[in-house]
Amino acid sequence: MAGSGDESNGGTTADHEFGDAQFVVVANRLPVDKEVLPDGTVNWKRSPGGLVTALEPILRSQTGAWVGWSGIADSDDNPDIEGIDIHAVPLSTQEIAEYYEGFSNATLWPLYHDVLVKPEYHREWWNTYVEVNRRFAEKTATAAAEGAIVWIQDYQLQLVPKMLRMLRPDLKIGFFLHIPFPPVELFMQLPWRTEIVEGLLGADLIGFHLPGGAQNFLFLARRLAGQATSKGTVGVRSRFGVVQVGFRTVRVGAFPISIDSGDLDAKARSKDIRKRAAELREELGNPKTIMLGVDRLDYTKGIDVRLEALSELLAEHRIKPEETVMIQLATPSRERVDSYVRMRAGIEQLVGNINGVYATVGQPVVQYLHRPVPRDELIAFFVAADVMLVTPLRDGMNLVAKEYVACRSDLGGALVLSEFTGAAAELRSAYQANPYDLDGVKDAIEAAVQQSTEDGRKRMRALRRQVLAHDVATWAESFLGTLESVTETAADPNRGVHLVQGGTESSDSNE
Ligand SMILES: Nc1ncnc2c1ncn2[C@@H]1O[C@H](COP(=O)(O)OP(=O)(O)O)[C@@H](O)[C@H]1O
Ligand SMILES: O=P(O)(O)OC[C@H]1O[C@H](O[C@H]2O[C@H](CO)[C@@H](O)[C@H](O)[C@H]2O)[C@H](O)[C@@H](O)[C@@H]1O
Repeated sequence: MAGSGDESNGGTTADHEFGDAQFVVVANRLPVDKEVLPDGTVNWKRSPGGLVTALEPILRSQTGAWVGWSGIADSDDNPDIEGIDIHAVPLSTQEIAEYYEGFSNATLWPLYHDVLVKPEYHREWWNTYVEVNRRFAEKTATAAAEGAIVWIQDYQLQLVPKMLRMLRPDLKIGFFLHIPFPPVELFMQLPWRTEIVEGLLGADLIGFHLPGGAQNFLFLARRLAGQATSKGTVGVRSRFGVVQVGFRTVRVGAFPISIDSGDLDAKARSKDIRKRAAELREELGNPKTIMLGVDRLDYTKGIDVRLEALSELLAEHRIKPEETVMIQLATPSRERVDSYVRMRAGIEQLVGNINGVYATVGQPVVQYLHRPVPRDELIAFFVAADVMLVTPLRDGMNLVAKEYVACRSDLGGALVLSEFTGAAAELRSAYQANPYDLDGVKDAIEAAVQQSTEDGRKRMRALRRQVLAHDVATWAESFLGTLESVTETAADPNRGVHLVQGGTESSDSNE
């Protein structure tokens, strides 16, 4: 372990105490969520979402510290997790309401996801966001050893890079955004847009899933922060953008995240999982086609899109109810945010409507589980599913699509994938569709259901080549390798890069 206690104290500078962790991940969530059971005992369970899925194996292999929140109010317990030194940041009930549910998930989340619901702008939420970001920066400053590498994650913590740099200029700071970085026209709505851009520019390296997000950011760094930037196109894990901030050079790049595909592949091949997958099919009444959706219950995920498509396909007799079962696994998410409450009601109504019309006694067409399922059970579902439905209206990456592919060493199954996921840029052999074009989604689902074995195997082979070759270790290595190289070229960081001067809103255009 990098550090043994919460406030470990490996050294000091003039103003600050150092910790002893050489590598620190800073994320809103810890990898485990605290749960207090009715009898008062404490249980730590895996946190929801793809960020934790991706980062946990990396931190275990690197041995470092993780700074984050436990998921409940007023808890500063540091759970004992092998290979990870936990530094909990406690949040009060009001901070959870204003920083997490409010500014993070009712302002930034909808703004960055195409304004699928109207973002709310409240000054109190912003003030609490600033305050909580400061707390994360301070906690990180006490955990990190001198010269440590600190990797800050996601939209909840966009001010931390600058705050941390002011506290600890000795650190090498990376930031990765797990959700889309929005088009400039949308970002400009944000009353605190300049503060956010300047907060991010505290990092040495800023990573996005896709080149488009990196380019949006470079434009804003010029326009809002007035910095000189490179203007050429950003590549995937290559051709990084550059922002010159005084004497510092900030790099900007695209690093598509992935999964531990080798581990998932091995687990999905195991006898126990294969047996469980066969049992699941049996328990579902041996249908010809099992369709599967696996998501956090979020309005970005397009769960309504796939249910509406299924409903119309059934009504048009293009899919037979007696031959089809659709399973929708939905992890509860952000349950106190209004838009999530409304969306849940809408989805449950759609499930009820489909079953009301097409189910027979003991044989529902849609089976909906509003809870997380254990990891091994989830893998068995992936192995059993003939058609995987991934239909977000917008999604930073979507790890579920990659997990499904990693689980199909049998080359069976078919992936229906929204064009508006980050994963669509890599998983070109999926049945891709525009989620706003319901007829297109229906055609993609029908094609996936009816695919020939030969075509299916060809597609799945191509998908697997991509997912197995680019796993989460590749992602972390490419990001951290680039971050580490930043000072190696410090003497002449912009060699060969033509910088465009930053300026006012009228002096530039977003071409
Ligand atoms: N119902 C569920 N039960 C168990 N795990 C789930 C469930 N829904 C989603 N997950 C897991 O959560 C992660 C979701 O990651 P991702 O698709 O990137 O979306 P997000 O991070 O937005 O939730 C995946 O690892 C997926 O397997
Ligand atoms: O922490 P929560 O509020 O419960 O939400 C869970 C996580 O959701 C988001 O995940 C994103 O990261 C994935 C991995 O990069 C990516 O595949 C997906 O497209 C994103 O939506 C969020 O970004 C995380 O911060 C949350 O922890």
